[in-house]
Amino acid sequence: MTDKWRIALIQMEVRAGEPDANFAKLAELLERAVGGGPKPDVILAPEMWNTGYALDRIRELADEEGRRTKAFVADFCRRHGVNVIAGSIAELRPGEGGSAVTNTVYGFDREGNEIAEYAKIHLFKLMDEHLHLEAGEKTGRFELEKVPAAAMICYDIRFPELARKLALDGAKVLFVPAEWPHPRLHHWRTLLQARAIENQMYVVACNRVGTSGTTSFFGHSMIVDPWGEIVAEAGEEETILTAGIDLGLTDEVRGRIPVFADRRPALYE
Ligand SMILES: O=C(O)CCC(=O)C(=O)O
Repeated sequence: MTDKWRIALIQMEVRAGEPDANFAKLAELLERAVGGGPKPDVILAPEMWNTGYALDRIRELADEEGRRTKAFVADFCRRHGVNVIAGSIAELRPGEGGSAVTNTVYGFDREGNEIAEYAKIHLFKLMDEHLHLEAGEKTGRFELEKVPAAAMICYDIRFPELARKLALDGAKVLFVPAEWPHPRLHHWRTLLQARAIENQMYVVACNRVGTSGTTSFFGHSMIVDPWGEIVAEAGEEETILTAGIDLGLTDEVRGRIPVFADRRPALYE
């Protein structure tokens, strides 16, 4: 198991309803992330980067079974030998009762193998997600280079019980793609730090920037360590935020304050 990773967060502007432009933008930023300087081990993109929140046209815009996204990301991973947690996309999924659109994260390893798939389980009513999207039914635990990891998407971070479940299932690093808007920067920062502190794990969170209708997105992608310290935080501009993480810190912090051993689940679960 590698114990040090260099992480790159693609804090990009997303154009609502323009998948071709968004694919081109992500392709450009991914190439930039691996060009010059030390190559990242893991790259994370934001939420719904293919379509943005063009929800009234989401069925026609969504990526059918994620085929375009998967081919694009797998090819990038293979060419550059990096792992990519591909943010999330609007995915058109076939189902028993007909097709539905989900807000789905895929993860790919350095060889381009798909290693993770998670569809957002808490839909955000304030942005009408529940009217246009179908919620996922499974949590997002996966292994990345033998490191137990997990994904949650945006609004999911308001549910500490989900993060705790993932940590109890072993996760040491939590990846969070988001489209989190103004005026809730203090919620974003506090919740990410809280999830890191209470679960003694890394929280790696990538938010978008730019505007969509009257909503503006503040970026502030960040990496929070298992002690709750912000290792790196972006501003409000389009950028690639990079930082190194030391996975050994998770065990060290868990050893220092034995929260998991001290739990009394019989009293509150
Ligand atoms: O919970 C929030 O304040 C923002 C959530 C959100 O924008 C989303 O889940 O897309």
